[in-house]
Amino acid sequence: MGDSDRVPVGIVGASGYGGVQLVRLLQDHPKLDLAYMGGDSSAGKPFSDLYPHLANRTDLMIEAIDLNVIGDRCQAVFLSLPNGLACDMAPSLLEKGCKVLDLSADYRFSNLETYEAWYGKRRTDQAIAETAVYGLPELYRDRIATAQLVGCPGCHCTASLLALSPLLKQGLIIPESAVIDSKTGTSGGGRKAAVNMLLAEADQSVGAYNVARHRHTPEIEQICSDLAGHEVLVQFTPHLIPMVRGILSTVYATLRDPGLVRDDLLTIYQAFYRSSPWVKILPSGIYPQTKWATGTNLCYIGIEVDPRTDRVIVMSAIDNLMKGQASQAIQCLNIMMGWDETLGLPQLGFYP
Ligand SMILES: NC(=O)C1=CN([C@@H]2O[C@H](COP(=O)(O)OP(=O)(O)OC[C@H]3O[C@@H](n4cnc5c(N)ncnc54)[C@H](OP(=O)(O)O)[C@@H]3O)[C@@H](O)[C@H]2O)C=CC1
Ligand SMILES: CC(=O)N[C@@H](CCC(=O)OP(=O)(O)O)C(=O)O
Repeated sequence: MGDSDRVPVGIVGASGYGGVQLVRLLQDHPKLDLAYMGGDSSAGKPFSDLYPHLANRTDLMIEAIDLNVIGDRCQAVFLSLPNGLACDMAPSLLEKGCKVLDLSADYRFSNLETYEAWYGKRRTDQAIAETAVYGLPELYRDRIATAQLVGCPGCHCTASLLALSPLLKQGLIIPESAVIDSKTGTSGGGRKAAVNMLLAEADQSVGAYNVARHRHTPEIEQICSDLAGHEVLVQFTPHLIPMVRGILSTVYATLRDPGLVRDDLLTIYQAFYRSSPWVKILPSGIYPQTKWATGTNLCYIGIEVDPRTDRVIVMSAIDNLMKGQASQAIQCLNIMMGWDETLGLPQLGFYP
């Protein structure tokens, strides 16, 4: 395929951590062409000033955000911005015929009252928001295929939901018993300066944050409720750990049938994800590590049952910037374009 046959795409928020993943991934994608980069404080700078290691692959400038320019130049656009900005841009971009993939929380909620309550921004785009599809391909592949607007999931949500989904969908657990303990690296906080992300603060230390009030809780609950067929509340506690990339979500839940053993669940998970090339169910007794997923779009899942407590324990590892953010967005765009969902995405990480 020649360059002119490639689909031109844009990134708004190219200077951030999500943006730089997208730039790298697009260099290796056989059918997508990076045609526009937009930003705020970075506008007017060459991208290579911010990321000199990519100077040999792109000489594009970051431009001031102009929705008309994006509409003229791009067939699809990734919005990789802080929460509350995409909802002011997406309606115009959709009107101009762009496919929109939002990496923030703006289009993840089917009920905007939930969004307003947790994100504190009044929304006036209910009709547009209703057309958005939640960008977790393993659950909503068919709907993503026909979507114009995709609300890509948060990183903790991706790892947690991939761990929980088979249990809820098959009615194997008491839904309200689900407890999610999730650990993230510091890149989850983005490239902006923040005291708690300083090496001196985050290194050699582990702590929970936003306990009982993290905004990923209602997002996880929305999808769990959809899977269970009734309203479900979960307990979600994130922890910041001293590493750069990665999420490990450990999910605990009470089994409805205490007779189920680990191998039964492994069979159920393998069947559930048999058409999902990015989810790898690990063999009996093997538990995932974040390093295995680093730099890839993969999610590794390990499963255990504790017959003493009748609980199942599911461990799910992803790269927060990849399956948790940028590469998952490209996986969604592949599906929206009718291409193989693995197209152009890295399957092998660096190890160690
Ligand atoms: N980091 C992660 O692990 C994950 C993040 N997300 C979500 O993805 C989105 C992007 O995150 P991330 O890449 O980490 O964030 P960063 O903080 O690294 O980057 C934010 C980007 O937004 C731009 N920006 C900031 N303010 C404005 C503004 N007022 N107008 C226009 N552009 C603005 C910045 O541009 P400039 O530099 O030009 O000012 C920058 O490019 C967020 O919504 C985040 O919650 C989702 C999943 C995982
Ligand atoms: C370390 C850290 O702060 N991580 C972020 C995760 C960011 C993320 O997944 O994305 P969204 O903000 O788009 O939901 C957090 O817990 O809020």
